[in-house]
Amino acid sequence: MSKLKIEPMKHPDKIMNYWKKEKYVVACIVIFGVSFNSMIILGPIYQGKLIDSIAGGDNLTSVLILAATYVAIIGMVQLLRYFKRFYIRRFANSTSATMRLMIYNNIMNKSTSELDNENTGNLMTRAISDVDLCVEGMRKFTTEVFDTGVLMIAYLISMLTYDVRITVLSMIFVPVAMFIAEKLKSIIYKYSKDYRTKSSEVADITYDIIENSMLYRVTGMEVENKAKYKNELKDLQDKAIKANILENSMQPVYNVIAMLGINMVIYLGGTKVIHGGWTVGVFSTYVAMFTAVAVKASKAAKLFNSVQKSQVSWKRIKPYLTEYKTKDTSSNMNNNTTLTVKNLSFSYEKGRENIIEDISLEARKGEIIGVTGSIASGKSTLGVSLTGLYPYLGSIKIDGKELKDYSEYEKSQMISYLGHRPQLLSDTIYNNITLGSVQDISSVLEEVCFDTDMQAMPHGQNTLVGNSGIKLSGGQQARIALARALLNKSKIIILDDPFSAVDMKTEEKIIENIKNNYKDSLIILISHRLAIFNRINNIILLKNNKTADYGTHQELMKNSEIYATIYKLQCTEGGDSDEE
Ligand SMILES: Nc1ncnc2c1ncn2[C@@H]1O[C@H](COP(=O)(O)OP(=O)(O)OP(=O)(O)O)[C@@H](O)[C@H]1O
Repeated sequence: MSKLKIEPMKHPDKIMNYWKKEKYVVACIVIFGVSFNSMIILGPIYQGKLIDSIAGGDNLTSVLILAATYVAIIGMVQLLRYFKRFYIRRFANSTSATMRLMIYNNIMNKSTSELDNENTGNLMTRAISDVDLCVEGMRKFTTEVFDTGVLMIAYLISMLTYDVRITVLSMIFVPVAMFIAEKLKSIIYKYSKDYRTKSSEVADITYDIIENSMLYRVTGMEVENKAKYKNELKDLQDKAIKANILENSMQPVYNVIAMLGINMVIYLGGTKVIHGGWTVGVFSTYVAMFTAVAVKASKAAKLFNSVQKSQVSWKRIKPYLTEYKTKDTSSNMNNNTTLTVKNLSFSYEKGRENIIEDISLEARKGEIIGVTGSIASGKSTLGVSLTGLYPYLGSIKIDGKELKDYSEYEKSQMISYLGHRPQLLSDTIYNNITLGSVQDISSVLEEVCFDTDMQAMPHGQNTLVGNSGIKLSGGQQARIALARALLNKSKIIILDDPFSAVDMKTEEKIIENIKNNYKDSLIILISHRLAIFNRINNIILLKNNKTADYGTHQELMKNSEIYATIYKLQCTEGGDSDEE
């Protein structure tokens, strides 16, 4: 048996392509679906023959032969059914995996600003439960094309060969059930849509509660939030009931309507038996066939409604089903890192006021450039803009080439970024630093002064850090995140406030280690704390009026009143001056 195909596909936004993609599996479904549903009519036919044979007093051998044929037919039909079901499941599993692959690829290739506007709950609901619902609809549809369509045709043809008049009269109620189902579809569509939207909202609230549970608890907001959450769940429950009630409660109604024709069958068929037109066996065959068709017809009516429901999910996931993108992993980089920033201006959203304006600087490998300034002056924003993840105005050139002209892959290879929140995974220390690559981390752990912490950990690098690093101290979390940013010795390493949770002595040691071991990298160090700024190459001081002072520590001490004041406040007056 070949393995399940999980590979990218062309035009994933066209639903027919999922059947085309699985053409061999679909061919098997057709073969087994048609043969199963054609052979199934032999069951009631042989059942009638058996009744007639017993009632007619045939000899034991003929009865036994008929009985054995009947059992063999039932066995064969079940075997065909098994294969039909197997291939339909296979189609569903493969479709579900392919859709998820395509959605995942779409999300991974979204730009940072697009991702900023996404909402986690909505994304997860679409990528998981909407895919499930949509594939379930496709599976049911594929199944019922055969189990309802082919089977009804096979039965109807047989019934017509028995008696045209009885068949036409008894079947008159079937289209009524179908008509009602058709009329209900727009209501079901609307309720399903409301339910799916609410489901996304509740998923988002759930993420928020999980992520911020501690915060809500310590601020006494837990009870209030619980009550709000309960209301949201109640609303979700109401919408779920509305979305499902019509679809499911209508099934018995469709059943009754479709079965109304049984009266015709009993009356007209019974009369035919009395007048010798039909044997009891034929009558029994006909009743069995009529019942099967009526039940199938009422299920077909329900099927319209569930396909309608899955169309809501299809429409929700369709925008995420875009062509598969592969990252260009070729890169052409040298070792002579230069960074030239000219008149850089930046805002997170197009058309909004710039957060930083007209920044210019030049730096090269082996240098450490400090970025400081007052609260909300744009220090982190400058760090983010240098990653090239967002559009910017002005120019950022690395080795003479504009940053926006590098591929995503090249940017990821050139630039390493540590944001001001450690962002640890619920995994081991090793995996948090390597993020999946296989590398020796002992030297980077020494560089961030984590080797002594490690000695107290019986599981060493395999120590689990807990959810978001909760089992580590703040300073330990900060140094693990710093080790991750340093590990690959990227050309440009941007560190946003890496030492806020680290004591000054450790900070000094780490800076010395970085100076000695990262001579091929250019470090951008964003910090509020200026204690070690006298040991680095150049400094940008961002001011709230969006202007910036730029120069060495000595130059800024001389020319920038604000810098000199902050430095003296933090270092000199605190008696910790070690100015060179
Ligand atoms: N993702 C974002 N989207 C929109 N605006 C943002 C975003 N991040 C920051 N800002 C805005 O940019 C301005 C500068 O913020 P930024 O975090 O760069 O300052 P900062 O100097 O690093 O501040 P702090 O010293 O408090 O860390 C703030 O007014 C903030 O509201």
